[in-house]
Amino acid sequence: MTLRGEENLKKALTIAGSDSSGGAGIQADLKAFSAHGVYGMSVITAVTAQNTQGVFAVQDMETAIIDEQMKAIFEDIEVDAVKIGMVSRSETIRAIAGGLTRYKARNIVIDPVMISKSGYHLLRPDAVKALLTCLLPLATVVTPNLPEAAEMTGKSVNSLKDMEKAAAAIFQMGPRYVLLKGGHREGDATDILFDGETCYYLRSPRIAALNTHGTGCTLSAAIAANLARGYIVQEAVSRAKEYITTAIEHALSIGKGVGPTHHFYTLYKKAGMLTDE
Ligand SMILES: Nc1ncnc2c1ncn2[C@@H]1O[C@H](COP(=O)(O)OP(=O)(O)O)[C@@H](O)[C@H]1O
Ligand SMILES: Cc1ncc(COP(=O)(O)OP(=O)(O)O)c(N)n1
Repeated sequence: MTLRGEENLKKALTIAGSDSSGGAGIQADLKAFSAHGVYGMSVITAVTAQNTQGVFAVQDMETAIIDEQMKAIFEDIEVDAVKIGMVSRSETIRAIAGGLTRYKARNIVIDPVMISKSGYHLLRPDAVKALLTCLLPLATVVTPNLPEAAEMTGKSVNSLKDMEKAAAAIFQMGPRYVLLKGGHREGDATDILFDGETCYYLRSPRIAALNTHGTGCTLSAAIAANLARGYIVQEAVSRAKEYITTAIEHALSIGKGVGPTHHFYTLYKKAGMLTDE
């Protein structure tokens, strides 16, 4: 990776929840930004108590402090891309949408986080409508997984054909691109990128990995980092897909449950920092 001078430093913002175990949420996003050489900033929407075994408690942030965090960043610093993750409830969604519009945010990647792998509702069921109507139209790219796509479209999504249809239905909700992730399918981990005309297939073999905590967060943050660096959407997504595949391949056995992905494998390898080299 070429190191850029400070004058060219790109800056990305994550608006998401905190994961105390560092595998998903804000913490994963900031690691992904750093691994891409992008300066990371955060607006925290909620604090979760979670680890590799599950989510145990959630404290939502008041909308006033969400507004203040956005104001503090956008009124001072140029933001090259924004990633949005856990938004939890309707009030939070409306505050974020208001801020993004007010500050004319660009390169917005929305990961419509709904239910954690461990089964916890990170988005209240009564907030789905606000997510679809207030946030989706602002998205450059929206990145649902299969259960999220099913919730958004009201139809089950299993086959690649289902994925194409769901991507087209979600596209109608206003984002410029839909990246439908196939991590929850059996067989290859194929994702579909739809731009309103063409479906691009992003294929990778399924890795027999136990440690996949934070895969969706990592992928969406990597897309935002690549957009901040100036890549067009197709290139940003395809580079992010390579990044998440490596991060899953070398995921970390931390904790007693589902461990996190490895953000820095390629960097550590290049620096000769891996002990098994
Ligand atoms: N076992 C796996 N092997 C390879 N890629 C995977 C695997 N699991 C998930 N992925 C990829 O990780 C990314 C995140 O997908 P997914 O797990 O579906 O998201 P989420 O974390 O939101 O549920 C996608 O690019 C998906 O294809
Ligand atoms: C704070 C927080 N945000 C998002 C998630 C969900 O992350 P995801 O990448 O979908 O990973 P899993 O929960 O599926 O492991 C989260 N857990 N916490």
